[in-house]
Amino acid sequence: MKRDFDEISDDEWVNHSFKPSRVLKSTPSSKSPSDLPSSPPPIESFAFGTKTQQLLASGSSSSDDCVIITQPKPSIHADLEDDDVEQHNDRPVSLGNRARRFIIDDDDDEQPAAQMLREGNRELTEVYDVKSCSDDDLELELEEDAELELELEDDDVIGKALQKCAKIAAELRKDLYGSTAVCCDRYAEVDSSTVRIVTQDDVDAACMVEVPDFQPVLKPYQLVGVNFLLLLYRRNIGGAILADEMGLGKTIQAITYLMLLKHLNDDPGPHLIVCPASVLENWERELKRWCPSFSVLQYHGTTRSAYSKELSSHAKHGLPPPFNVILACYSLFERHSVQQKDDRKLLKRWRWSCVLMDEAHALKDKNSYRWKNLMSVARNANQRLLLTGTPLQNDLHELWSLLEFMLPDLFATGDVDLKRLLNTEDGDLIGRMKSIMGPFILRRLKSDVMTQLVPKIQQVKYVSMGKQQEDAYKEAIEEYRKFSHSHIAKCSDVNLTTVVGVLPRRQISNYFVQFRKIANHPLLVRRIYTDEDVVRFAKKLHPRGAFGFECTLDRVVEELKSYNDYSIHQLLLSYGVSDSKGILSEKHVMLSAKCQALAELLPSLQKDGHRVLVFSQWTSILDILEWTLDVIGLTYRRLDGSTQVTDRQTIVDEFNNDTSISVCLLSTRAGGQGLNLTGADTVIIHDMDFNPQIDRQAEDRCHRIGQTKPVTIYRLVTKGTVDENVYEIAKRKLTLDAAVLESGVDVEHQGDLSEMTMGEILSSLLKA
Ligand SMILES: Nc1ncnc2c1ncn2[C@@H]1O[C@H](COP(=O)(O)OP(=O)(O)OP(=O)(O)O)[C@@H](O)[C@H]1O
Repeated sequence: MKRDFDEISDDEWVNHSFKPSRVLKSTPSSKSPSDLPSSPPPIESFAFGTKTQQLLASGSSSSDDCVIITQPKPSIHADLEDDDVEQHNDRPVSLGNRARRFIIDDDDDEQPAAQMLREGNRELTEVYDVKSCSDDDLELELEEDAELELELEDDDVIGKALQKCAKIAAELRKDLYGSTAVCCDRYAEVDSSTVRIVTQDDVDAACMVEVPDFQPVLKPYQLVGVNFLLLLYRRNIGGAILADEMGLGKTIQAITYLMLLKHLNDDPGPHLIVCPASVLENWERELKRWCPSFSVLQYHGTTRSAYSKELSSHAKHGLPPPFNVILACYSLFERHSVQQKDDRKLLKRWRWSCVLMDEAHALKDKNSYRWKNLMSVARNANQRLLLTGTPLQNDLHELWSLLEFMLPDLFATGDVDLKRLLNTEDGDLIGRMKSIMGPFILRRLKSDVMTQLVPKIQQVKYVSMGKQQEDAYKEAIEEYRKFSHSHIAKCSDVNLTTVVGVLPRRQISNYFVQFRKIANHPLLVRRIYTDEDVVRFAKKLHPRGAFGFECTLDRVVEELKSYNDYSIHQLLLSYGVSDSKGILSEKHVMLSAKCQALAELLPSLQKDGHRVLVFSQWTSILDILEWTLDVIGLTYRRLDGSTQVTDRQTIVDEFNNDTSISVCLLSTRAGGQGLNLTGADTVIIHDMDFNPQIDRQAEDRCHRIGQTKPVTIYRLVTKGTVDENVYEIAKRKLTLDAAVLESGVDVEHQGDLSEMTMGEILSSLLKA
């Protein structure tokens, strides 16, 4: 039965003062705000602000915030091809028409989106003067022209998506402000709209929480998020991205939304929630807390096969699913084992109401098995809801993969080479992407909505290598320099200043990893143990079956030679091998500048009552860090990819609740996503990732709701090594993210942070 919705009272609005979200901003216009036509406030901001802010929004910022996709000027003599676009004057421009070389009128009064479309393609509209060309020139130009046509066809993919988005955005706006509300000055105009806003009372009624001492109260911006999702649901829009910054409560908003679907729309599911293994337990816990009436089934690990038969027979007999929500991991969609295929077959038997992907940046590659397999299950769902705090990880084509997953009909691009098409240096394109995403993506930043959130202080700690580490680094450079020079010398026709294109990509990557290893810890290469030592150790390890009893001695020697000093040390330790050279000592663990820095920093942090998360990308580094912590004498826990899924939440709870545990060691991949580790107030990124979003995710494990202390982030960078290059690259990528998803950053003025590829970095290192 449908229930009447209550609207939020004016008083309630007045009490909430938020800055509007920054995601829906269009590219900065050269026009002054007063020149801009009055337009409705942004879709998500219908629930924001006081009256003064509302008026301000309508007068100035709102048009910036809104998804405004308007008609081309009449001077754009373009034929529209897409049937989806209404055949009247305010139809959006089709990019494909540029191929017909119509000259575009430059008019300042155009709305930003149309202007963006035009400027982004201006270079494609030049008319060639065929008469003045020689035959050769002509041939060349015709070839270029053909290429141009091809490009335009590709580009049209984006143009078409933009057209369709324009239509949807217009409908959503109509929904929000009523059909007559062209100029919406006040949020009170929502009164005349067809939208009903869900309030905290609805949440109370829907949740029926049973846990004592717990009240499911949504923060006002979370209520806005839930209303945004409900709006898209009611408009039958098959997808949405909730992209709030990490730790703002996307999980809670999504759960409340599902609950409200049942309560208000009589839609009990079934829903499929897919998430990384680390947060499976957390989802189950939050669902139980916020939504006790839901029947939730965790479809993972050993319980999976037990449920599988029962569910299959249920589905075969056409019975309604015996659950509201199934929780599964991404890994279920990654492999091709018989069991996984059966699992996916089973999941395809139901018509899902909502397929929800947590940490949905996992779907950034539309060519991956994961994307395709999950799509085959999610395709027929009423809605695909993506939750991610970092929708843009590297490049725009990755973002497009998310959009295509969300709404495959709208954003399908077939075989078009998106990598080529979506060039991150193209400021106009970034503007267009913002317009495209507008209606479907909601992103709020902590700085916008949580004035009371504790500050996050960023510190880069440059550390200097000691003699042994520096020697190891120099030796490695010298060795690779010789190797690459001899390689380059064999190729007479190449530019001697670069290894790019001369050395195989894999080789370049290996070199780079090797330098990074030494910059992190010199024990990660073999330098202490000589070849003679290795042969001696092999003779002792071989009879003990260290590599299996079938393995020959030669094979053991060969294998050991590829080991680094630390791995050999561990092997000697675990097999109790005594030798004149023997195992390494505590002084060896302090050979790295970063470990030395930690040995100073961690005890002093502990003394001041701070608790620390230390992240590394490599488990071998985590091993060494464990050793370092033993040497320093600090209590710690560790969580990485090899930690049993069932143990992960226990480790998180132990760390959060037991203040005698000073440090939690985490791998950036397994521990960086979704976990709530607010027991810590300090994060140390031991080794940065090229992709800064991975590190950001790690930082936000403790900078989130529930954190009461200021959070400090330390990034360790070893001076004079490739660490510094990685840091520069990461900084540059963050500016792209800010340009697309947030406001206030102009990518065109970030040229000083030039991107260097691994090959270019190595080339500069290898120069004599
Ligand atoms: N309205 C609320 N009331 C109480 N606790 C809340 C509320 N919203 C969020 N929280 C708590 O804040 C923490 C962060 O929320 P959540 O994990 O949903 O954030 P998230 O945006 O999904 O983060 P991430 O992107 O890192 O996964 C959780 O411990 C959650 O229980």
